[in-house]
Amino acid sequence: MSLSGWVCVVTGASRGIGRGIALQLSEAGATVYLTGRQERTLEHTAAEVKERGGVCVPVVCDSTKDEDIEKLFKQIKREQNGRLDILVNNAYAGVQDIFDNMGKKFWETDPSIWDSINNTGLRGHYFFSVHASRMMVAQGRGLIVTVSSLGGLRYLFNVSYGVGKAACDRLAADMAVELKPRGVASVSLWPGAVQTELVSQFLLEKDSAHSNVKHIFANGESTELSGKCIVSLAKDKNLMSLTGKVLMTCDLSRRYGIQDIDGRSVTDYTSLKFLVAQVPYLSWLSFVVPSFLRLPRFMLTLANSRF
Ligand SMILES: NC(=O)c1ccc[n+]([C@@H]2O[C@H](COP(=O)([O-])OP(=O)(O)OC[C@H]3O[C@@H](n4cnc5c(N)ncnc54)[C@H](O)[C@@H]3O)[C@@H](O)[C@H]2O)c1
Repeated sequence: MSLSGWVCVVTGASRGIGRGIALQLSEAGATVYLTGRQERTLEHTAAEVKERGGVCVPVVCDSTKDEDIEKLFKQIKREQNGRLDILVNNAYAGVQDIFDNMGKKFWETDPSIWDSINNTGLRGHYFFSVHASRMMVAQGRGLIVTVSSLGGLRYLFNVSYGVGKAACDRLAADMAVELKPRGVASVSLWPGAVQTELVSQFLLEKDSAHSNVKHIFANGESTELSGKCIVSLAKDKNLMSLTGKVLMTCDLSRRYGIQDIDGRSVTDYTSLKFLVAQVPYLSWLSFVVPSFLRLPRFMLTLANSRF
């Protein structure tokens, strides 16, 4: 119970990665405030937390409603005597629209996709972070994790998606600049391909139109791996040396010796073994390339330089 006594907030905890993170934080002993739009679906997560012996407080809180967010933090302050250790900015409303509009150019897509992707998944994160930071700065410690993805580095799915993810990475980094002197860490977390309920529904079903990425998700991470990474990160004595950075679940799994919940080892998306396996005429090389050879991180930045 490494997080016994800790107080955490996980946004969008009804399903997907948010649910997995909430399960792992509560299993580690933290009291977890679960947010979502519907009481019914939040109660499903809450029931599983309790079944595993954890403690949680489900709160109906729509990330697009400023008054809901304000009310939630008043409640936490009151109930936890001003204590807040971890905020996980995870809520996301864009998955359905991303799949419904896959392959369309941005001018062919209803521009409201911007709002469904970025109101919850970016603006909401900023509002949550403001309120959480007020509590964390007052206590001189805390951790804010903003869930983002590889889409922050290069084009993926659509324009609104990439802009939102790049902004999430920048949000985490710029908040870190102001929070670091106050003892609060802020990082961006990139999960790999994750087998969420929605992804399984859209991709892994038999007649899926997205067969080109199907195999990546078929070997994807469980929804709880990100949570396992956050538990270890929160207890890391060198946490402050990581503030402001983008952290990948595959790197954190290696750093902390984490395996996925079903015992599977975690796919390293930056290993040469994985990368050559994606190129049809080079895939045979993946059998001979050792798995410890990885793309140096500075090459990721160089490959996407816009200067
Ligand atoms: N699934 C993947 O493979 C994958 C990979 C890398 C990064 N990510 C990122 O992880 C994050 C979570 O994605 P997911 O796949 O778990 O999505 P999901 O759609 O499965 O879950 C999103 C959660 O947010 C909640 N939510 C939506 N709108 C809300 C609102 N207005 N207020 C409160 N809660 C709201 C949903 O109810 C749900 O519980 C996203 O930022 C996504 O881009 C996902």
